[in-house]
Amino acid sequence: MDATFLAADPATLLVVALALLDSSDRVLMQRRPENRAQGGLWEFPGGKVEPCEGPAAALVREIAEELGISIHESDVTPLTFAASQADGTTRPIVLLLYTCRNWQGEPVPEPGAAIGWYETEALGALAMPPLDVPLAAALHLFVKNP
Ligand SMILES: Nc1nc2c([nH]c(=O)n2[C@H]2C[C@H](O)[C@@H](COP(=O)(O)OP(=O)(O)OP(=O)(O)O)O2)c(=O)[nH]1
Repeated sequence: MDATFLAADPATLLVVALALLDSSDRVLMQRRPENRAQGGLWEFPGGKVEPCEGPAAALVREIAEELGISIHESDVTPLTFAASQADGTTRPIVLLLYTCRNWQGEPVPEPGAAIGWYETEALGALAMPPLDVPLAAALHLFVKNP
């Protein structure tokens, strides 16, 4: 793999993701479009934090872009994080997971994506990116032992 981009920007990639929980403690999961990296895998909606942007602000922006709903920074709570190992070829990722129970609007997936509400005990059966496996386990513990 061409890793010259790492020399230009060696920083860790910061990604924020949201566990949107309904009143039954089901969580909204999103399936990535097939034509993107990690296509077809189920993930927490979210995305990359942009330069000079705070994580909670990035989450509000990404959730509006991806699901067409509004959330407020004051309603998101950090839950846990996961980090990939540096391998010298791809930029390491730190993935911050937040929870939120309040939103305005009806979630609609982006073209090519899909969404679904899942009991947290069912998350283990979904095909997910590797970093999401420990996040899903932590979320399940959280909703069962708040
Ligand atoms: N949103 C999200 N990204 C995740 C999760 N797990 C995981 O490994 N990732 C990775 C996939 C991508 O490498 C990166 C997020 O990239 P993205 O493509 O979703 O971000 P973005 O919306 O800002 O994308 P872009 O089109 O602006 O490039 O984090 C997850 O649960 N949610």
